[in-house]
Amino acid sequence: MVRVLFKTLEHFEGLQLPAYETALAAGADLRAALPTEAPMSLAPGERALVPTGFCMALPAGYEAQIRPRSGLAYKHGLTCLNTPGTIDADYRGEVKVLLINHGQESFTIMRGERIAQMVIAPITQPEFEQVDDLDDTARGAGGFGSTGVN
Ligand SMILES: O=c1ccn([C@H]2C[C@H](O)[C@@H](COP(=O)(O)OP(=O)(O)OP(=O)(O)O)O2)c(=O)[nH]1
Repeated sequence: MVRVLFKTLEHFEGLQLPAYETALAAGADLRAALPTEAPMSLAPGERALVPTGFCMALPAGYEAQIRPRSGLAYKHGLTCLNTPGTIDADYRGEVKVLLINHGQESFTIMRGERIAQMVIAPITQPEFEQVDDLDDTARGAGGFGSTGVN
């Protein structure tokens, strides 16, 4: 069992830790730890770092990916600018969500609103080695639509 540790901050008070909404969900929803009296309004094209109110410790060999919620993206054009955001296993600062409003109207984020989702995934840190030649393959240098676009 992979264990992720959370340390909550003062402004997290009363909010829910990241949670999986269904039994097999890949992402645990993250909530905005904004002051109740100061919701955050994002104008079209505007971006902001939204606090989650917690810090975390992932086990070595894991990362957390911060991804948009498709419902917010579809209905309001609200997405993560740096998707997927990367949380390193050695990061101990507050986890923040970089949101951008790609919609045509302002969007207001309220305290406790589910703004993004977090996927915990294994990573590898391979050994990098420089060589003079790489092996031949059928694809070779073909890319960017070399097999056709339909
Ligand atoms: O959406 C994000 C992305 C990153 N981070 C935090 C955790 C991560 O471990 C740290 C650094 O992120 P990243 O490596 O993407 O940032 P960088 O621009 O390369 O900066 P740094 O020089 O701090 O690594 O910032 C977040 O809280 N939310």
